[in-house]
Amino acid sequence: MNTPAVRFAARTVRVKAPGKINVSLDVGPLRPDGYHSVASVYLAVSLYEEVAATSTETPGITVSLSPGSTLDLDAVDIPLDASNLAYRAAAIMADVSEHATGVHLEITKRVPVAGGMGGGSADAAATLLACDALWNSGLSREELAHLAAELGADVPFSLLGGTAVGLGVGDQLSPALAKAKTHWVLVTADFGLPTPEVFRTLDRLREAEGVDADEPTGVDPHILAALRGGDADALSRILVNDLQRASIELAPSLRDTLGIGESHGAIAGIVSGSGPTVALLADDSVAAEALAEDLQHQGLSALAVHGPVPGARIISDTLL
Ligand SMILES: C[C@](O)(CO)[C@H](O)COP(=O)(O)OP(=O)(O)OC[C@H]1O[C@@H](n2ccc(N)nc2=O)[C@H](O)[C@@H]1O
Ligand SMILES: Nc1ncnc2c1ncn2[C@@H]1O[C@H](COP(=O)(O)OP(=O)(O)OP(=O)(O)O)[C@@H](O)[C@H]1O
Repeated sequence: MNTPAVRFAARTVRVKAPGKINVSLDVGPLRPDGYHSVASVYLAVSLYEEVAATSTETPGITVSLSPGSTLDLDAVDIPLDASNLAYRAAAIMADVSEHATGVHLEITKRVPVAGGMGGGSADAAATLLACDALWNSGLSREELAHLAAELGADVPFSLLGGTAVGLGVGDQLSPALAKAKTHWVLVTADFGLPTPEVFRTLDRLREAEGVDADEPTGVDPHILAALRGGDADALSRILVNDLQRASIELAPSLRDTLGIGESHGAIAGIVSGSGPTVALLADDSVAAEALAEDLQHQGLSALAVHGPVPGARIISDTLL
């Protein structure tokens, strides 16, 4: 007697994960493994990537970019093969999941590519969570964070979200429990800066100056106090990013962007991570919206956001 074939039931798990800015970033010396030890305060902001992971009957991993992306997909260079960070995240989840199937990942890109905001890292974090749900892997948040750290220094933070202190290469995270909102305007560039080149440029600048960087030990407690109180004014005096001068060395126009931001009412400005996105701090949400509009009139690409926001979260889980 023939047993009836069991029909494959496809399922889609959709996850969103935030981009980040580094409110402070202290960079230590180059380590033998090619990384730098850092001490950073991460802030997850309200600009999200989305990954829809759909189980497929055919084994393997495929990746596409959603036409709903707000980035101009023709202007960016995102690999869709095994080097895509979302692909890599699905591959390591498949390795640890007993019930892994084939999977298609559709990524909605909103965070600027190679922009210093951890966009690819957000895709990886979202994919880890989506595949964990899709394949009932049952991993704990700690186990997911461990896999995240294998994918990149910024991936664990996109899973965690909120406000956190990052040590090690940025992957050893302590939540800072700073819930008050701060308001920012992101000025995005029409070019990217490769993160390794920005770190290398900082090393070169330091070497030329004969400066030996100190091993970072922690972050300025005043930054955490300002974030806890949502005190934009106090925060404006202590934003710091050691990579900023390296980003400006590679892209001198960033100095102008920071200047234009401040002359249009930002209370401070900083290059985000390795850049070239510039994060301008505003007094409140109204000031941030007004600043973004002003800068758009100046021909800049500007967007008002706030932080902290939660880390990667499932937004839907549908049987097709
Ligand atoms: C600049 C930051 O975004 C600040 O949060 C991160 O430090 C970078 O994090 P990421 O892009 O996730 O970095 P990864 O993909 O892990 O590393 C890319 C490359 O950046 C350099 N890198 C990254 C992180 C770090 N702490 N030191 C480094 O020197 C290394 O050359 C590394 O090979
Ligand atoms: N899912 C992805 N999205 C974007 N870029 C990706 C992705 N996977 C791999 N890449 C490659 O990684 C490079 C950097 O991507 P990403 O947008 O994450 O940079 P970033 O935001 O500057 O990272 P970070 O702030 O973590 O240093 C891109 O130029 C691209 O070639």
